[in-house]
Amino acid sequence: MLLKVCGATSRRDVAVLGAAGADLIGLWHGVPGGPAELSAGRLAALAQACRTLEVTAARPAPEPVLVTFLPDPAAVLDAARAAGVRWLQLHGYQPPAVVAALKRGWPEVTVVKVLHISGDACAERPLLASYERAGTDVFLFDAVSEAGRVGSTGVTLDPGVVLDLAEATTQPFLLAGGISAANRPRYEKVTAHPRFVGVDVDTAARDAAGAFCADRIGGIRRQWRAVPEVEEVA
Ligand SMILES: O=C(O)c1ccccc1NCC(=O)[C@H](O)[C@H](O)COP(=O)(O)O
Repeated sequence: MLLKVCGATSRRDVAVLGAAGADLIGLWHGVPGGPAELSAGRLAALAQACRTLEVTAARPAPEPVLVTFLPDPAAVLDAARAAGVRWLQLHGYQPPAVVAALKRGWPEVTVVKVLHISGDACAERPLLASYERAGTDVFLFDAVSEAGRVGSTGVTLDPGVVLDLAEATTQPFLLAGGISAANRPRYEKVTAHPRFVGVDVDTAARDAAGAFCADRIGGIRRQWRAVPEVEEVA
């Protein structure tokens, strides 16, 4: 199970997230007005900080993920290549053609396409097969707030809606939307899905002041990585 934590803006953030057990660290570039937006130079510096972080022998250094709203595949690839980032998370409403152009331009990248879910409706539902044909490697199911806000909403998804969407796709998926240590039991069936690969967190990874909190992240990691108890059959 992968743990992705989103929105690092400093070397300290990267160090806290790495030590707390994040496998993937989200770095924003091309999120206009976003509080965690990074210039191309900062993106490259923090991506390097992820890769060179000293973690335990049992765990590889966290993988940086470029999280972006950019609609221009050439701009995404330029930023990713310059920073040496091989995971690209398309968090906006970029169409399947953008995924296809990214895979054509750099076939080795892992493209994560966010699917925006509001209530029981997924905005990209009519395009799922197109996104898969275009080369999407992983879907990320995330909540849109009632006001239409996208990203870090802290709003949770209905597990039934998640499972229904999982069945409408064939690729691995990450779950986001208000994920915390406490709500893991609610998603028992989701975690048992054969294509569930992990969770993506922002709000619950932070303390009251908005700083990343190692204890909270460690708690999320422990709860979501735990293997559920299996009832013994007599
Ligand atoms: O974090 C944001 O505000 C954000 C803004 C624009 C694009 C993406 C953004 N976040 C991306 C993430 O991957 C978050 O981790 C994900 O939305 C889950 O957030 P939360 O519900 O707060 O755990």
